[in-house]
Amino acid sequence: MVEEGSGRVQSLVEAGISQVPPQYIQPPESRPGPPQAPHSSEFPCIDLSETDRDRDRVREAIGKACLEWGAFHVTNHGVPVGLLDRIRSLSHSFFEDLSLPEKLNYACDPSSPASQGYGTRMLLPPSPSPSPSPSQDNHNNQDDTFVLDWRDYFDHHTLPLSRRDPSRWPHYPPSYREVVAQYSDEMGELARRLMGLISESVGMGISRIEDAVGGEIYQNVTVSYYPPCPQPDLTLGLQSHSDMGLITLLIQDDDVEGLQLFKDNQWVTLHPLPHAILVLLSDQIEIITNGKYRSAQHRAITNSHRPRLSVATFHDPPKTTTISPAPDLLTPSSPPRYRPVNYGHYVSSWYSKGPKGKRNLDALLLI
Ligand SMILES: O=C(O)CCC(=O)C(=O)O
Ligand SMILES: [Fe+2]
Repeated sequence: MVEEGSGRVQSLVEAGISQVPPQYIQPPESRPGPPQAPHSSEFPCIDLSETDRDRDRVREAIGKACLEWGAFHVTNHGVPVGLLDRIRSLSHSFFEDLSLPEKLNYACDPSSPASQGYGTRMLLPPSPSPSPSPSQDNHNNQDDTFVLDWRDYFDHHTLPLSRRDPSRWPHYPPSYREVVAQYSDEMGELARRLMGLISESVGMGISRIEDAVGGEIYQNVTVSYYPPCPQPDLTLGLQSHSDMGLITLLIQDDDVEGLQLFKDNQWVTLHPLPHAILVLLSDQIEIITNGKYRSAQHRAITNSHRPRLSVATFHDPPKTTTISPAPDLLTPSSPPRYRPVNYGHYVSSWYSKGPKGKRNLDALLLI
């Protein structure tokens, strides 16, 4: 059994279980099932080194990728590829070379969502309600009982610099903290560049997306570790969701598949592309672009033979910002499709209800 607070998926696997505990079993409609579509070979890959030579062409390619997939790979992105290798190998070391008690020195606060540190639950455990009322829309409802993800993680708060406190990050391996700080800086720069290109690709000024969030970007770097699962057909590494903020930059192990995108009503497995970075549009971009671009719905599946690791770098608005469709994109024939939303409220609602695909964003739809 997983003990609240100290149990991690990795400790179940190390204990040698052959069947997953019931709280990890997905309802039949959410289980991975056989692949519904062949691996996508047409998934867009954009060479950013061409930006200086032919910005129009890169912008066009990004626009097409955003319209068709809400996601794309970038290569020649300016982030040293050695840094991508280093953060993956240091993260593997943290999860695989330290004992559970050593890792628990960095445990996140399980009662607060997205708190920094070593954790396993994405959503808060249902709070015992003294007198549950049938009319309450809370997470104790049967419909909303959370199934646990087959995943452990380490979340780092990295930007703005006022949130960055490397003393809360692993001391081992020795270069861990320095590499995470450098990774955060490089990814922050790339995210700004990409938001400029995305903004232009939808027909707005280069800084329109950044301006919409007051120019300040909040960044978290989350390493997800998916231990091998004895029953991968019953579980998910991470349930279906879209990310909440602006854009996510993701790297994964080169040789272990697991990330799937929901496209044209099917789950498509994404081949890892060595040294490319995956860009995922998140919910606030969908609101800002008034639905012209859709956030990418994705999930992670598990496998029975190898652990899998990914590093997701989230770029989000400040919690005080109100996000609404950009006026530049509104006309009498293209009225706002989303209600304005305070980003802090959006995040708390997401964590209390759970993602269930894109239901949190869909709840803001006006038409
Ligand atoms: O592990 C993956 O590939 C997906 C991670 C992810 O979607 C997330 O951390 O939000
Ligand atoms: Fe995600």
